Amino acid sequence: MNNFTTLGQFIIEKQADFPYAKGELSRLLRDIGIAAKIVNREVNKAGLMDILGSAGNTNIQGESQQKLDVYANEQFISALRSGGECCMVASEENETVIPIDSAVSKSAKYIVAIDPLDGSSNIDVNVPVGTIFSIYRRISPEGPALLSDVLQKGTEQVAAGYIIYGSSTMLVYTTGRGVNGFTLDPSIGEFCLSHPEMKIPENGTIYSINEGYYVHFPQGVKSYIKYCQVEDEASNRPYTSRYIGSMVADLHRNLIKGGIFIYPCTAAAPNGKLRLVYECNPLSFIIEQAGGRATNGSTRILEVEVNTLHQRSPIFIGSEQMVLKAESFMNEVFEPSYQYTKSETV
Ligand SMILES: O=P(O)(O)OC[C@H]1O[C@](O)(COP(=O)(O)O)[C@@H](O)[C@@H]1O
Ligand SMILES: [Mg+2]
Ligand SMILES: [Mg+2]
Repeated sequence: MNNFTTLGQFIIEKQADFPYAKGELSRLLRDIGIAAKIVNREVNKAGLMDILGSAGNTNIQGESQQKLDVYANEQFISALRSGGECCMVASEENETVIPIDSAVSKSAKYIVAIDPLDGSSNIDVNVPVGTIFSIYRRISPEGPALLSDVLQKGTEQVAAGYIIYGSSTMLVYTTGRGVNGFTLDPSIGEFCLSHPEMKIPENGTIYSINEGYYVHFPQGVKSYIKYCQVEDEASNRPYTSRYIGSMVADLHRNLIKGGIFIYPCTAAAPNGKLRLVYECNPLSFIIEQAGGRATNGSTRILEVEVNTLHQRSPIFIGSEQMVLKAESFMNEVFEPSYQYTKSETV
């Protein structure tokens, strides 16, 4: 007998925390859970389905869209459309926002921003991928929702979460009262509470960054990487380098084990690569709710002004002490020909 608390039961239980709740957010989270199960079913047998490889077109990011990007996008949008609690979707895969004005969602008050498939470069090679979602309450009065309803600061999120399609499939989310993780039990087709009240360790020994771009990184990032690699028993260095290349998977590991994930700006990408609205903001809300820290090297990600739908941002996210340390390097003034030396322990 499975005596786990299912996601549905947990959401209903937690609804009591919100005295004025009418169940709309609960139903919206339920709809996201349903789409996640459908996408999980395809991911799990992707090799057998005609769902690997490129979809043959380029998305607004200038990236080649994968078939699974398109499939996941369609599944989440249709679940949100038929669920009736969402009035607008913003997706990584769509250039503009998608108003949901079906009859059922006329009075819907929630906006969902989504990265339907995160880690697209890993789809074909059976490495964990994910889905990231962020939920806002609309701010515009009645009638069709507006772009401004999506361009709210990360601090205005009412909920955020991710699904990781890995050796097991998990859904991790927050509504601003801590972070809880649910594992999908395929035998009953339910997400079950497996990781209650997740907390990220205050410090860690894992750093996660694509060092292949090292020469293009700002001096502060280069120096922090060198700092991580220096022998220093007292501070458990050298740290371990881990980089999966799926942001959801790299963050999930660090959330559990402690660590820092960095995707900085580079000369070619002065705002970095990752998108503020549907990658950085939702994952920063989760990490902060788990006791961690998330900045763009100086400013809290959740406080960053959102001006455009696909706006990018550098991100330093993870265990608080590690992010603070990385920031101290970012804010240090370096001589042009600066060389990091072993004795310079900070
Ligand atoms: O290959 P790079 O430049 O290291 O980028 C990897 C990063 O890009 C992403 O794949 C971007 O997300 P999408 O796959 O959703 O476009 C992140 O998941 C990952 O952290
Ligand atoms: Mg992504
Ligand atoms: Mg994506």
